[in-house]
Amino acid sequence: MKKTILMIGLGLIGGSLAKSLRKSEENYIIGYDINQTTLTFALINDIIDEPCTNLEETASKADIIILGTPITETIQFLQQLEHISFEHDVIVSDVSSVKKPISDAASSLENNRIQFIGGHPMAGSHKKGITAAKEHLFENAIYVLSPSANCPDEAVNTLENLLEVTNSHIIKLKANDHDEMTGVISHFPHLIASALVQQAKKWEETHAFIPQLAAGGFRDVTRIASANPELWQDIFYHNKQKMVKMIDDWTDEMNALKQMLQQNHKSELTTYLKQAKDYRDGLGTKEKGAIPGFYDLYVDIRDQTGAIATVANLLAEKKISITNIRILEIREGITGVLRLSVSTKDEQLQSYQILKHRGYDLMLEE
Ligand SMILES: NC(=O)C1=CN([C@@H]2O[C@H](COP(=O)(O)OP(=O)(O)OC[C@H]3O[C@@H](n4cnc5c(N)ncnc54)[C@H](O)[C@@H]3O)[C@@H](O)[C@H]2O)C=CC1
Ligand SMILES: O=C(O)C(=O)Cc1ccc(O)cc1
Repeated sequence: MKKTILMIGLGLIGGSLAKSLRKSEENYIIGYDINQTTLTFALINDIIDEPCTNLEETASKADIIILGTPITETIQFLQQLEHISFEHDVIVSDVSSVKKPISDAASSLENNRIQFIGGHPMAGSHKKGITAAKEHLFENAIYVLSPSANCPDEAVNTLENLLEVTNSHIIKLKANDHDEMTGVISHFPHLIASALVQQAKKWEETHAFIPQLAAGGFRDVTRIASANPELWQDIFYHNKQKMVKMIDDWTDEMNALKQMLQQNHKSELTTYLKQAKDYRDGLGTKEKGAIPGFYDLYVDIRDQTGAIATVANLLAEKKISITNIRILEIREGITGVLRLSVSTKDEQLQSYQILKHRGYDLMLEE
């Protein structure tokens, strides 16, 4: 029998999840969004089976409800669900980047039809809205589930089975642990990236060439600062205690670095940098990461015209698809480097051999 899934919020994440879940014949997706244009887009593009016109009525009949809304709205929806007379038990999940406030809101619910399992698919993009939604967004990504204390195992199994079609890797974490870890590896780095960009902007007032000089390193480390500001404000707000603690830790870290510099502790600084490098390089065991696996190759190219197409075609002929491509530091007529990402170690080695055989100078990231 088909499962009726009510997807509330059909933006980048809700829309991507709806697209992915719709691949299974067993799912019937009813979509709801405050934005009528989004809802129409979802219907016209076959992202949902049906738009929801009466939220309470549809929710009361649904087998699974997934909240794909911003965190603040997700908490409000949970409170709203409390008052619905459900016809049978219903699994309720969400996709919010912060889990503790959601888990707190869910555990204060007294409607015993609700089986709450917090969710966080850890993949995204700098874009927002349904037009940026992708069916394969969660492929190979970590998908965190955080079941509430009284949630039956059977409900967790049902949700896990439902999510199989996303090809993500499910891990279970307690809400607070999730927020601490994502605080360290996702939320806080975002705050720092935005602060670095703000610093460059201030310096530009007195140093006009800053934008031209902002090359590879600065762009790599600040890429995430180009993401959706409303989303990130919401994330910081709901994880603010942990953010404040991390800002304090960071201030201590910066002060320690400042002292090393002021007191010319060169070897101490080298050790510090080496430890950071070793830890960063160790993160290279991609299977462990929350970010989908990628394996890089660096190819020297002499002339931009046609060079990228030639390299891409050579790999395409062997059915190797490039998941990411970036030109590092190329200027007209000057040697540059093409960074190609593929998604498996095998493809990386195969690409290396194909291009080496064609005489390209290249290096592969271990
Ligand atoms: N953007 C990202 O990279 C990731 C975001 N998330 C989480 O996903 C959730 C949604 O984020 P995005 O999809 O990026 O945002 P989005 O802005 O692309 O989508 C949000 C959707 O919710 C709808 N919405 C807002 N208020 C509503 C309401 N009261 N009733 C019904 N619909 C409403 C909007 O119209 C929009 O379609 C957030 O909780 C976020 O923390 C999780 C993983 C990655
Ligand atoms: O682009 C990146 O590196 C991201 O950090 C994407 C992302 C954004 C928000 C999340 O809750 C999970 C993943």
